[in-house]
Amino acid sequence: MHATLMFIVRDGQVLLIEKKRGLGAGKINGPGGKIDPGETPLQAIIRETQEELCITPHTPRKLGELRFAMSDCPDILCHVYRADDFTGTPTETDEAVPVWTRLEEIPYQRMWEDDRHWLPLLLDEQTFLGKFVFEGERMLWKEITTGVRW
Ligand SMILES: COc1nc(N)nc2c1ncn2[C@H]1C[C@H](O)[C@@H](COP(=O)(O)OP(=O)(O)OP(=O)(O)O)O1
Repeated sequence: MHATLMFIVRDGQVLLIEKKRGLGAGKINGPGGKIDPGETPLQAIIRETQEELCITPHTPRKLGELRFAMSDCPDILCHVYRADDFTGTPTETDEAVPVWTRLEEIPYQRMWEDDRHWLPLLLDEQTFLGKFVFEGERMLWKEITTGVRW
């Protein structure tokens, strides 16, 4: 499965979501989701951010790629984007509650276990490739490479 994630960083805060349904429901994450057939990752992350938060990110930049081997669902290749501005007002939808979070207060304890290993890189504007093995929601193995060209 190919998927996307978006992190909008503005005024010392990052716009996260509380995910209401689907994989990772109840967790804090960035907006994102599966790439539809015929879509590019960039088209998909713009659509997912519009659908989940009713906003349009400006000039998303791909900073990372995450490869997940999961015990209970197909492998995921996730394209991770950062944007520094957006149009619209972040609004709760059927899929997500917007959660503006100060950069020093990211709630890693409410996020997937991998996030603490690569989100600081994205916030620092570094590029990265992360590979992870999960058994259920428990991370068993990780490998992170930085300075990747996308
Ligand atoms: C396993 O670790 C993960 N960490 C993080 N940070 N994010 C993850 C992990 N595994 C999956 N994700 C992300 C990737 C996608 O953004 C979502 C899953 O997408 P979902 O299945 O909810 O896709 P939608 O297209 O939104 O689903 P609908 O069919 O409900 O529209 O989680």
